[in-house]
Amino acid sequence: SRLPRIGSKAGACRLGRTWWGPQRLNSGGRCYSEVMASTAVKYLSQEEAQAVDEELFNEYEFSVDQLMELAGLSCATAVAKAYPPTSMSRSPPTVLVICGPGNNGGDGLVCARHLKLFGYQPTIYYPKRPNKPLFTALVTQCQKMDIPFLDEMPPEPMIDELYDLVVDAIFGFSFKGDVREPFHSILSVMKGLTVPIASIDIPSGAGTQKVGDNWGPILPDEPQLRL
Ligand SMILES: NC(=O)C1=CN([C@@H]2O[C@H](COP(=O)(O)OP(=O)(O)OC[C@H]3O[C@@H](n4cnc5c(N)ncnc54)[C@H](OP(=O)(O)O)[C@@H]3O)[C@@H](O)[C@H]2O)[C@@H](O)CC1
Repeated sequence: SRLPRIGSKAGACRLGRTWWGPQRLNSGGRCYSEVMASTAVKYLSQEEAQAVDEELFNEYEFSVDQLMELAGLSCATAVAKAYPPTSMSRSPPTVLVICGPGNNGGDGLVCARHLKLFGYQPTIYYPKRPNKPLFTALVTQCQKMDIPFLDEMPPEPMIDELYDLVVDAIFGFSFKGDVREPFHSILSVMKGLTVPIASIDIPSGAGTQKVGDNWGPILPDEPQLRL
């Protein structure tokens, strides 16, 4: 069930002159959703994505919680559009959400919560949890919604058998260097999966400086959905 690639950053529209601006997207000043409707999709580099973040924090005074909630909700919405529950073999469809140690992992926790509300059955694997109130609260919220947390990464055949979809929320734009454990082993397992993988922001392990043409070192060559 290979779908066409979808590249998006939380489905947002242009907020100001420099946010998703015409020079970056060559969009002629159109809203991002209009750009998405055309074939010309441009990916942001690591530096561009970080600059957008800075601008949202400093100029627009968003908080991390706000942005993370929007990011996670947008990702769940995109998953529901690309893989509607009615199109999946199981009911409810099962989703394994694999979360990393940073904000990308936080997006994954929020995404899992909304996927459950959208009629999916998410399960979370969250091996390295930051001891910060933001993340402990997100874990609590998932637990209160009866979303199970796995103690260990299931082997590849088990994931293919038990889950309809995997959400990759391991690394975002702060990934750098060689992948360290436990994530190296996790990404190695993911590389062999046949179920679709929806990556939040970028496929984890991909070189962020070469976004768009360097997706393949860890994950399958053609991740089906990028958010
Ligand atoms: N900014 C915001 O507030 C918002 C951002 N948003 C989202 O957050 C994402 C950016 O988040 P982020 O900056 O926390 O970084 P992220 O990519 O999740 O990972 C950092 C962690 O990875 C680790 N790590 C790095 N390299 C590694 C390696 N080679 N091997 C192993 N570990 C490695 C690193 O560990 P450390 O180097 O610190 O030991 C650190 O723990 C962004 O892409 C978007 O999805 C939304 O939530 C909206 C609000």
